[in-house]
Amino acid sequence: MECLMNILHFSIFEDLMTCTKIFLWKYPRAIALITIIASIGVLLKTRSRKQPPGPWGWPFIGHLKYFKDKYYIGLFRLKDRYGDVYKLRLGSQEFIVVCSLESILEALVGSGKAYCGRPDILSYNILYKGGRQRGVDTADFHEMLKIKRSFIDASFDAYCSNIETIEDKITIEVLEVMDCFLEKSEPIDPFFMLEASCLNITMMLVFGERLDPRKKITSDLLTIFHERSLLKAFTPDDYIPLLKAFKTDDHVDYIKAITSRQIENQSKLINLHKDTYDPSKLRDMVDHLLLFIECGQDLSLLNKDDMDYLLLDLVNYGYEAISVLVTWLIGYMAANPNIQVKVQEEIDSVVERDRPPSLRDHPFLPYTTAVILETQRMASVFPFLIPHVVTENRILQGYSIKTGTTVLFHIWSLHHDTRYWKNPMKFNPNRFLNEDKDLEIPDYYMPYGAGLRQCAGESLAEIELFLFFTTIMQQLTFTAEQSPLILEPEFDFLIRPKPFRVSVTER
Ligand code: HEM
Repeated sequence: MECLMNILHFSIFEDLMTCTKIFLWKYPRAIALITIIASIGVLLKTRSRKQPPGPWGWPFIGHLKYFKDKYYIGLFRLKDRYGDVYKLRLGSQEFIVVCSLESILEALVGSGKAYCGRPDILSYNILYKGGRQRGVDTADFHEMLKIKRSFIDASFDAYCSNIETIEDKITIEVLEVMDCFLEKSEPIDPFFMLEASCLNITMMLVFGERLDPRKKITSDLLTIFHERSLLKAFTPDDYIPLLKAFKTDDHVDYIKAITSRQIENQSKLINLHKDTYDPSKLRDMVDHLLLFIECGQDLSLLNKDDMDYLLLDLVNYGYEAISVLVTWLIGYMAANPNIQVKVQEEIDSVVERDRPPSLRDHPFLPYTTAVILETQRMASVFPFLIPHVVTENRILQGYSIKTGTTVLFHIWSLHHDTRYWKNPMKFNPNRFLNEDKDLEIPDYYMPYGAGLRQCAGESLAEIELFLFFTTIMQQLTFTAEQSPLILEPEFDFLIRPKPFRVSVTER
């Protein structure tokens, strides 16, 4: 039987082979055509299966039309059509936009270093003499950046664990800014006073120096940092050669000139530190840095330019988002008087009126903390993480992502997604409290990012926001100049509230 089957099989197989040979010999062109069509079909099928979806883009400019004004909203809406991971293009640069918790965690936490690069763009490179690798947020995740980040972590840990020192430095500034608020008899726009005050906190932490907020030196410094941040903001100009041509050399020269002026000023402060430095009494981050270099094996890696830019970046990062967030907090309190009263009542029940709030009060102020968290969620001052670049081919949520792709992690989308939040556009601090009125912070709350490039100043930021908000709320009440106060966002490199005015009264 088996033998018969073999014979049958063999003869069928032989017939088939003969037919194929005749066909191939008689119709070579038809065969070539069928092969090409089949290959294209297979190729298209694999591509469409593996590539993230996305809208059709124009040649040369790609999806430029989606990057206008508050483009985080437009990109948020595209998610409904194309899903949580979708593809866009600017010039020849491919981007993916990543929106859901699962996809963000898969990339940032599950894939180690693969998503940790930064774009190699002109704007980043002109900010640092010697190129973008000299910066912190603009550098790839190489040895040098790891050293810088471990310095920042060690030094912030030392600072933040010494509660009295950090509280003193922050509270002095908050009391001063409250005096400035009260000096005015008319309604105020709080932002500029807060900006100068937050700059002073960071200057104190980094250099041990505070500036007079009323003097020109403060406004000059704020201009330098603001201009540098604007250049770091994501802009299509960096990716489309046609638009790059419009970038004037004058502006580049201006940025370089103001940066080197600040580096010169910093150098004077660093030299003063070197003369008076005592490793047993560390006064600020410059002292920490001198000790770090003295103790470590990494002396040859950190040269003078790296130190200069590290300190410059730290001051720059340290004040901007905080001052914008405290402005949002004041705005939300003036817009929601009932919530303001609840915060004040909670603070009064925990903190005696003759002392300012302390970090030790934090566990007993869950509602007040929930207000800070809700403000960070609603405002999402960083609507996207700083653009990441993929450094190894990867699969993300089943899509293949090529090395060199730029990734926009859409934090605003995560914070306003109805899958995670009920009525996401409503200001409701209770969403961070459980039935027992204890704080509960879900995984899909991520204002500082996640993984290896997560914000280096998160612990400091939390401390500053808490002390600023509780001290102000203990002493002052904010009332909207016009009721109801509608807070409108505007977006440059951060989402900030459009200027608004509030009356300030002492409690
Ligand atoms: C509430 C205030 C703050 C918020 C919401 C915030 C948020 C962020 C976010 C979203 C990133 C990008 C993370 C990524 O690309 O994956 C970042 C990066 C960074 N932040 Fe913050 N930040 C705040 C305050 C601070 C402070 C006070 C400092 C330090 C003085 C700081 C230092 C940094 C640095 C150095 C980076 C770059 C990290 C890197 O590229 O490796 N931030 N921050």
